[in-house]
Amino acid sequence: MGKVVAGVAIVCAAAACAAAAVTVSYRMRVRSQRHHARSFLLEFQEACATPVARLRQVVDAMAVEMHAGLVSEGGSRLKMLPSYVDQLPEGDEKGLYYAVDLGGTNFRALRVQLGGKESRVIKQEYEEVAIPPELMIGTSEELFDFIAKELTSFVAREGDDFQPSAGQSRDIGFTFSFPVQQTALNSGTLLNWTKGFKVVDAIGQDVVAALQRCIQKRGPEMRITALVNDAVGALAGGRYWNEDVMIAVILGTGTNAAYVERAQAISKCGSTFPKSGEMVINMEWGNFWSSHLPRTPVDETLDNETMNPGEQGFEKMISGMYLGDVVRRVLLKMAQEAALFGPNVPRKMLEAFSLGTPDISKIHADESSDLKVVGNVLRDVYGIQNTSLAVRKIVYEVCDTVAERGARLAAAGIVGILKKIGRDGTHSKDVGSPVHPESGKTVVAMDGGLYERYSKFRAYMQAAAAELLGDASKDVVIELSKDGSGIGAALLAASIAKNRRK
Ligand SMILES: Nc1ncnc2c1ncn2[C@@H]1O[C@H](COP(=O)(O)OP(=O)(O)O)[C@@H](O)[C@H]1O
Ligand SMILES: O=P(O)(O)OC[C@H]1O[C@@H](O)[C@H](O)[C@@H](O)[C@@H]1O
Repeated sequence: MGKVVAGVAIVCAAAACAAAAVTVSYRMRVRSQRHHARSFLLEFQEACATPVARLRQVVDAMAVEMHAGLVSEGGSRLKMLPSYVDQLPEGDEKGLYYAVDLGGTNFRALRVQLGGKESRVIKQEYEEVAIPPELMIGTSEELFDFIAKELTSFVAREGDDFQPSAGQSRDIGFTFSFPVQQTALNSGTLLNWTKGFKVVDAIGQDVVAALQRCIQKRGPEMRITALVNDAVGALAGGRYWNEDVMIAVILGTGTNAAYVERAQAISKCGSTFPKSGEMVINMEWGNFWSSHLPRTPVDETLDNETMNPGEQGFEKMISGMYLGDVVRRVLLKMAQEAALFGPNVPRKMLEAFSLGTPDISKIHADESSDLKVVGNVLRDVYGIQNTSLAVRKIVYEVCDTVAERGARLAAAGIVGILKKIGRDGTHSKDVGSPVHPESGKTVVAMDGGLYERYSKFRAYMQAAAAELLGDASKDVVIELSKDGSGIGAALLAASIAKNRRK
């Protein structure tokens, strides 16, 4: 009997040792995997670094590329498209105007009743609908008919608060958030699609004629009198309220910038100068590229898997469509190579764009000690349960790294524009663009859902701009001009009507 007891004891002891050994080896494996995840994170953070010296190189590159894009067609990746807008709204516009705004994610219809310098915007209404994804890859007719249908039903619900002035038609400002070679204030041909769009038969089409045809088919007697990029629209919307607005930047699904340039600086347009001596330029800055940009292998893989590989390199590092996917790709690599979330990789994490920028801004806003929100997002998006605090910290830091890089690069782009127009406080003053004598300020109007809704991105961007501008930052105001691009197109239509009546 004693031998049996002894035997059982030995077996139990052996089992206990084996269990202990398994536990120790599991813990060692998890620790080494976590160490691997953290060392991958450190490597990624180094590759994304944007020290101020590197940002200054980006600033200089932006200013140089702007100049190159103005002097010759194809002189730079920056298309620097003349907008034909040489007269911005002055605040005294009157009447009822409409705008339709096709963005990368949303479509907006807007009407505004303008009362002139004193009463300004008497009333405005707008509706926003998500663009059906199938229309982003359908036909031109389907896309423009969708816009005409939404506009027609919006006009049908106009109500008595809105009245066109006597003898005035309901003019439309058309905001089109894609690269267009303008041929006039109210016409232009689509150069290429960006973001998630690929409506192939629309390339080369005059987008105003295409939409006008669809509107006429549906009846309302309306005409498109202005075609603007949303960055140009945001500039017009900003200037309507503040005459110091010289630059507008969109940080939404995509990104872009527009600014007021001296006409004689646009030498690729020959010697036909507008009487105002100025013209708004649609930079299409999403396509900016410089060897100084901190591009990582993750960015290269992302770019190769988009619908427009090799294009929009700056946009893919800083805008709303892509920030979330950069984070996803880093987390996926950590999951596959360091078992960050355990032995299995969540299948959905393999799907592009399965982690959106709204998700990472939610993670980034988590101030709780146990990073509970981070855990909830991982559970809700990928079904990952019971993550440890250490894992949540790594996820948080990946989001912070990607957002900080994007924000600081956006700031460098803005300071590059300020440098080009001689308003960054350095001695390389551009000969033109006199600062408004009244305030001496330069205002940058910001618009777009990323900038508007991602507070830490905004904070990083403002801080980097101040760091780059130094003392000059006291003369530069970077402020949100909410939905400026939508109303901006209507205001430009109003400005055109006003000048036509002169
Ligand atoms: N809460 C959020 N946090 C961070 N980014 C957001 C948030 N909500 C929306 N976004 C970003 O804003 C983009 C939409 O921008 P918006 O300017 O509203 O529309 P569009 O790009 O169609 O003009 C989305 O694609 C997304 O990337
Ligand atoms: O308003 P969105 O959809 O974010 O668009 C911003 C920019 O997105 C870029 O992809 C387009 O080329 C620009 O024309 C546009 O201004």
